[in-house]
Amino acid sequence: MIATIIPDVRSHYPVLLTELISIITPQYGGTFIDCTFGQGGYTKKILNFKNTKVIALDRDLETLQKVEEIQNKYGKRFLFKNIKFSQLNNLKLKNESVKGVIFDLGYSYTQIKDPKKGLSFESTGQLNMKMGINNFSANEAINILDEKELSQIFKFFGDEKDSNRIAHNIVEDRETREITTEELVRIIESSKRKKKSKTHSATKVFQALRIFVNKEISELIYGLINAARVVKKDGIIAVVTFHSLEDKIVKYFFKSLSENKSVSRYMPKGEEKINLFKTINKKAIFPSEIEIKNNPPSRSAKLRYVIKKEDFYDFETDILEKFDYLIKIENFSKKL
Ligand SMILES: C[S@@+](CC[C@H](N)C(=O)[O-])C[C@H]1O[C@@H](n2cnc3c(N)ncnc32)[C@H](O)[C@@H]1O
Repeated sequence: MIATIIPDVRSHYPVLLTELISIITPQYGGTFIDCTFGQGGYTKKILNFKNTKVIALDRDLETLQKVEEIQNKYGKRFLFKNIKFSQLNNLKLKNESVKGVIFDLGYSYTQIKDPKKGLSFESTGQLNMKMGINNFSANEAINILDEKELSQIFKFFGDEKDSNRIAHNIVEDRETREITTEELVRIIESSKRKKKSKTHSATKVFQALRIFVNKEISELIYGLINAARVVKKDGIIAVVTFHSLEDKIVKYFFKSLSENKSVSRYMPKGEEKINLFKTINKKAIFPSEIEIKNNPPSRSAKLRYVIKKEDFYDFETDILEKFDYLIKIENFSKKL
């Protein structure tokens, strides 16, 4: 998930930028929605082409410095909204012909390095992990949820093999002390059966907690549904993912609404079954060897895209039912 980090230059590195631009073709102009503005890497590249406009979204208000910079340079061709991309359909887009909706999921270099956010297992102090516009923090999740709930979060959102042991030890430890970031890392390290691994032993649990705190599953699902609603016929939806859970959701959504797929359930109301999307690349697009060499964490990035081939905005999808087991886990937060 940290694929947008380039450690040696200490700045944000937009992943798969060349590939994304060649797919959305801003050289022919048009309006684009950048659902994950971040440090503005994608937005700036699009705005460098004449006759383009970008509506950018980000849940994190700390992106405002970059927003201002871009606003000063591009004026009315750039509009920013501090909203979550699941709310995409609330943008007033009546007069816009949206040519592309893009997502670069996860967090930016700036966010992971921000000690206040506590997204990294190298952080210290109280647990947080809020990316912006949140109802609760990782501190509440870790200190309030029960053992079974914590275990399911680690298992399903982090693919953590030792989820039960870690959850058990957290619940035991929190009776006598507050679980801070350092304490959580210590508990994970002492709970792991396999001590040696290429990645840090806390990676999976931290990923799981971040997904839970930021409700990243429902964000992605509603983001995709609403992207398909706002993009015009012949427009493109492109998504860069960084872990298998995100990719699974994107892949299913695109595939289930594309041509020649038995799982397709797209149906304009009251009419015969018809497919909403056309897929050009059946397989995901990966960063080049050069990009991975320049920015090693980008190796986990995958880009998928579809072209909307119909002028329909009211369609049916079973994606919510398909991933209901994950939404149920997200809903543990109702008691926080
Ligand atoms: C990987 S960064 C994007 C980097 C950007 N493409 C660039 O080139 O600078 C992801 C950004 O998406 C934002 N984000 C993540 N989930 C979001 C959501 N559900 N709604 C809005 N913004 C979100 C994060 O706050 C972060 O700034």
